[in-house]
Amino acid sequence: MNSVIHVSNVSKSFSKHDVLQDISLSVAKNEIYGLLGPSGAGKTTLIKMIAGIETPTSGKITVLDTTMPSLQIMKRIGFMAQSDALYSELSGRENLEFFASIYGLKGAKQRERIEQTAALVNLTDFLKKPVNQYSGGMKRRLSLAAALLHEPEILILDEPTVGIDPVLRQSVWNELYKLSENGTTILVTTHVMDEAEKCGQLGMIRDGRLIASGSPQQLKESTSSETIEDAFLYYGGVRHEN
Ligand SMILES: Nc1ncnc2c1ncn2[C@@H]1O[C@H](COP(=O)(O)OP(=O)(O)OP(=O)(O)O)[C@@H](O)[C@H]1O
Repeated sequence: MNSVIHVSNVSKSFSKHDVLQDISLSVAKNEIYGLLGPSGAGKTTLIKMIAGIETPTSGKITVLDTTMPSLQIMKRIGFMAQSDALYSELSGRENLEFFASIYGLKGAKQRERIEQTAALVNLTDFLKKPVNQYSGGMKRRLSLAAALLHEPEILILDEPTVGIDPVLRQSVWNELYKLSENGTTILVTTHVMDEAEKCGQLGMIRDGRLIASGSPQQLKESTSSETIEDAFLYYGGVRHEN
């Protein structure tokens, strides 16, 4: 398989707390891979290690055939954290300018990418506003735009559509599909079942373990489940409150 992300036998502990145990998974090029699991399951910790922000306690992670963490590879990844890392006193545009310059985008190219990514997340008309006047959903959308600025080969998104209304959520997903068709590999975490259904491949995580993986269709068929939620419960998940 032409895998872009390869996680092999990865475990992670904080002090004596085992957060992830023996996780192995692969994400192929162009794939949209979803990590589904309840709050606290370990999704964020796993994607932070894949993005090179955390290091595994044991096991190995390679991204684009390079062992992580690697600064070279981190430049080729767009990472959107769960809590928005934005400057609230700056405007939306100023935030995007800041991130664009970190990614080395300058001049006309910078302006073009800011226009494109802002349009994508429906924020064009709000770019002059300071971020402290944005709603939660607008901040999420601005963070997503920031992660897309440098057209990364790999996008890692931690619950990207939390606080985004259903119409815009669909448009964000349409955009993710377009990106993946054009060669971007996407890893996304979610605790929302209908969102998990939109992924090409899914890894189900509970209590720090990968309890199942496969396409949503495979996971449903192999458990004779009507829904992803039923499949998750079959594999040992807990019912979600939200
Ligand atoms: N830096 C840290 N130090 C100690 N414990 C941590 C640290 N980061 C995460 N944890 C613990 O690891 C566990 C998994 O957290 P993680 O954020 O990865 O879960 P999650 O599935 O992403 O949940 P959520 O969707 O709520 O973010 C939690 O019990 C959390 O308290």
